[in-house]
This record gives sequence, structure tokens and C-alpha cells, in this order.
Amino acid sequence: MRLEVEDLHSGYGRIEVLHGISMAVGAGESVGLFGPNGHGKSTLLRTISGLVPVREGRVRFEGDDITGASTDAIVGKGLIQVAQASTLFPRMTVLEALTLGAYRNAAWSHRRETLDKVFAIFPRLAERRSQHCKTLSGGERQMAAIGVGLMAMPRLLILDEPTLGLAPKIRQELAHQIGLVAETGASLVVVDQDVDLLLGLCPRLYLIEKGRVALEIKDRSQLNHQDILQRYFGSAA
Ligand SMILES: Nc1ncnc2c1ncn2[C@@H]1O[C@H](COP(=O)(O)OP(=O)(O)OP(=O)(O)O)[C@@H](O)[C@H]1O
Repeated sequence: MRLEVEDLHSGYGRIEVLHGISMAVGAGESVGLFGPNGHGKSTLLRTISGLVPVREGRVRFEGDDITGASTDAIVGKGLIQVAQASTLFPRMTVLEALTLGAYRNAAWSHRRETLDKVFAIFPRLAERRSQHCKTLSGGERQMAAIGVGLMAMPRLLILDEPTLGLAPKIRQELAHQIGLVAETGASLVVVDQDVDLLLGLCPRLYLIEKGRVALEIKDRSQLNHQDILQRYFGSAA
């Protein structure tokens, strides 16, 4: 298993947000997380990445126990969480930001080949390599944020709502590109509100409700969209 999360508890101050989450991601597997707003998806991702402390439970990455490890150590192992696109370095060019993404030791010596792969997945980034990040459109900025993550040569890439706020057409383009990212061999964990998009990308999904795994969908062919809506919103509207 690339990632194993066992009975994970975490939260902020006196509030516990995750009440014992267990989940796993295999090598090269793409796993989707969805569920109502504010029920702990981002907290789960941030706890896995070491940004929020673990209170109870275990996180293992490629067999190593990384519970309580520093974010540096976690990133060093190739567990990469893509930053919010809005926090991309505004004054850097696309090329500078991408190059910075390769700072991890293991990735630096491969940065030229990796850059070619990133440009092959995201041709718009190649076209805009000299443009400042702050002048990119929302969709392009998201592509750049994922590109920066890819430059670190991730073993597992975490995407928290990559299509948030994007128009349907650009959302489709990005979904296709995330599919190409999955083909690079990196495992993916993707949170998105767009359940159709997740179903297209991820053979396995977890529904997160009230800080717990409410449902694991192992075979998407057995579940149609209506069923998910029923489960998710309490109606098949
Ligand atoms: N930095 C923080 N300090 C205190 N409480 C927080 C913090 N971040 C999140 N929370 C709270 O933790 C709970 C879970 O939030 P979280 O962002 O993990 O949910 P989510 O499922 O990712 O929702 P969304 O889809 O809206 O991002 C919410 O009640 C939220 O208000």
C-alpha cells in the first residue's frame, strides 16, 4: 500500500474534526473523497500531509510510519499536497514556479525531463512559461499548481478541490489532465465537489461525513449517479 490511514483523529484546539478515519491508497491508484462541506475532507488531507497534528491513530506511507513526522520529512518521501492555486507565487513566472517545485533532492536532477512531462500534460503552461503566475486565469493557475506538485516527482499527489470555481469547459479540460497525471504512476487522492468528475477519475471513493468514513465505494460500476446523490444530499434530485 502506498498510503494507509488507521483510526485517525485530529482537529483544531478543543474541537475534534476527524473521529477515527481509516482509508488506504494503493500504488498507482486514484482515490476520490467527497462529502458535505465542513465535514473534514481538507482536515484529513492536511493531517496526512503533516500540516495538522495527529491526535490518535497512524499514517503509513510506503510502509513507513510517518505519524507526527515534519512536513519536510513527509514531502521528502514524495507525499506531495498541491497548494491552493490562489497561493501560487504571484510575482514568479510559470517556469520559475515550476522549477521551484523540483527543490526536493530526488527531483532536482530530473527537473528537465519532468518539466517536459508537465508541459506535455499542460500545453497551456508551456505557452505561458514566461508569464507571471498572477496574470494566469483561474484554470491555468490550477494547472500551474498541479504542475508545481508534479515537479517534485510525487509518489502520492493530493489535490484538494482542483476544479473549485472553474467553468464547466475548463473543468473538463482539467479532469482530462488529472487523468494524464494518474497515468504517470503517481497515486492520487482527489477531493472534489463534482462527483461526476470524481467518478470519471477514481475507481474507488470514500464518502466523508461528520469526520468519519460513511461509505466506501469500491466498484463505481455498481453505483450510479442517482444513488450517490441520494446518499449525499438525501434525495435523488
Ligand atoms: N484552521 C482551522 N481552525 C479551526 N477550525 C477549522 C480550521 N480549519 C477547518 N476548521 C473546521 O473544521 C471543520 C472541518 O473543515 P474542513 O475544511 O476539513 O472540511 P471540508 O469537508 O474540507 O469542507 P469544505 O469542502 O468546505 O472545504 C469545519 O467545522 C471547519 O470550520
